[in-house]
Amino acid sequence: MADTTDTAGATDSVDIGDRLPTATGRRTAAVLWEALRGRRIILVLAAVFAGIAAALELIAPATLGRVVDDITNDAPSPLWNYALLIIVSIVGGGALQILGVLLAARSFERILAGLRERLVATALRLPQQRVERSGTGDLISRASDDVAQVSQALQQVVPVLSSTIFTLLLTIAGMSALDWRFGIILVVMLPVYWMTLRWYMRIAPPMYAAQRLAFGTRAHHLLSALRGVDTVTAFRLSDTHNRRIGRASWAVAGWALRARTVVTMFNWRIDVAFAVAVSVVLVLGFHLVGEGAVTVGAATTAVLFFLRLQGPIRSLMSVIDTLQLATASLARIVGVTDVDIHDSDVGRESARVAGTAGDSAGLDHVTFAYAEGPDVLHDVTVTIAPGEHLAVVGTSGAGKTTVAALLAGIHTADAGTVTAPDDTTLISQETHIFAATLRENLILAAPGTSDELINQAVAATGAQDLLDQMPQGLDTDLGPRGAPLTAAQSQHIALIRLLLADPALAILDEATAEAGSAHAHLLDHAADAALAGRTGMVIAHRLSQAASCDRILVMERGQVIEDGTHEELLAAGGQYSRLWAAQTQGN
Ligand SMILES: Nc1ncnc2c1ncn2[C@@H]1O[C@H](COP(=O)(O)OP(=O)(O)OP(=O)(O)O)[C@@H](O)[C@H]1O
Repeated sequence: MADTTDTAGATDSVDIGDRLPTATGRRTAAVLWEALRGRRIILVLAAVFAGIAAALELIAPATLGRVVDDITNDAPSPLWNYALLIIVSIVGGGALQILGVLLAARSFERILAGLRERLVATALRLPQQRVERSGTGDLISRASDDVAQVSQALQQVVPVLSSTIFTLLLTIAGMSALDWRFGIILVVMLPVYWMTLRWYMRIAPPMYAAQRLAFGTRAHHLLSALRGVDTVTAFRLSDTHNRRIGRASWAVAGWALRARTVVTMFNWRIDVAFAVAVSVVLVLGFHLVGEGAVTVGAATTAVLFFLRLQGPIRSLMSVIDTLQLATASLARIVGVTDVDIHDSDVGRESARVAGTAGDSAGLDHVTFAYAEGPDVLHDVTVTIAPGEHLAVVGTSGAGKTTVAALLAGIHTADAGTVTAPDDTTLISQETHIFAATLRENLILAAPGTSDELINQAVAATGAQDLLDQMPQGLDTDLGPRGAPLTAAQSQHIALIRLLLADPALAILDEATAEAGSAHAHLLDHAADAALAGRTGMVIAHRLSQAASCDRILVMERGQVIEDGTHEELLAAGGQYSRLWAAQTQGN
């Protein structure tokens, strides 16, 4: 179908600034063709059913023409036979059409489900800063609005397209059989429709692409306002956000209005062309009957044949309209599924190496900045030996969380090399509890784990009390509508999850920050159990936690300023020893 956004010449996608890319028309068509593999025969069958249905629908006007001839000739008319023929043709045509639609819908829904899965999989693997730069709303709009648009189009396209094409061809043949001059009218009319269609296809695609872009922008502004509603209220930013959402909504409305205008003009052109053509058929029919070239019944059939075209031509138009929207949507979906995860931050000179459990993990001369901000890590080198437990301490904003996120693959370094096993797991302070049972929440990363192993992990992390407090044990529903959890309990669940996931490298970013509460030693104990026997990095706020690790890094303003064991750093008399003195005196 039309090439909606092919402005990039030979490349496969168009990257508009920081937005996620949109695939070119050629690439979109190639992906769709590939996705049709294995389902093409079913779709051909759906088209054949639609074709037969179109042929059956021509029986009624042809029969009515014969009735007219019988009446004008005063001949006996087998009316019951005619009626039966018309009923059978209409019922049969309808049944075949439904069958075609069902066959096509089944195939297309599967194709679409596959595309949606690929979209979500790519989105989940994208570095976080890439998604943040392009706007979360844009991504959500692609996964919801665009998928819905394509779904709607796919279900209608094959049946309508094939039935219209067959109806057109069969009508041309039928009218020519009545008299070749009737056929000529149709053949002459086709270029008029084609030109109208060309006009529409030139104007509509960029308009629909812009409309979808406006949807994405509006979703982005809405989401960021809703997500940050506390901050928006606290800083009285509602007016600013309302204005921004208002502007985005007006942009959507503006594009919708333009789209309506173009569709109305398109309809008008089609209607005028049709009215002119019907008049020509009537005049020609009158003339041919006068000449004795055709019977009154044949002329009637010709007019009925022609009138029957209005429906299919309208359907074709509506399909093309939906198809234009869907092509723009599909190009946006393929734009995301085509994103090369490892190449998604073009211009960065960094590398990520997938180490194994036996290799050292870490950062080698890594520099990193968030979005357009200044560098927050400057030439940082961190090495974690296999099996070693490394603590990272430092003042707020020193870059500890950033180091953890780079190691975990959440962000991509701007320069330098990050080495980490593929199964690196990061636990941050914000543990997400899914709307599922406690069991499902615990075995998230290790599906199929037996209750016996879960109970062992619960015992090892000292979480028996937590389990005992759950009304239905492991079957207790959690999440927004389930049993409420304290922050410490959520942290505890995260640590059991980690133990069950059994990663080669575990990173705890303030995972026991809740330990200021009554659960202090419990969470410390759970963290020790979760890290036992594996390589670990702990971002520690309490130095007692750091002291129990094999080695400690001290960070300050994006750099590592001290590196050594607890004893070595105390003896060195630097920043760590001052922090230690301050904390131990405070206790
Ligand atoms: N998402 C972000 N976007 C922009 N800047 C950020 C982002 N996250 C952190 N920063 C900035 O990067 C710098 C390092 O932050 P980071 O969170 O890594 O420090 P930290 O040592 O973990 O601090 P804390 O102990 O307070 O968590 C800070 O200046 C912070 O403001």
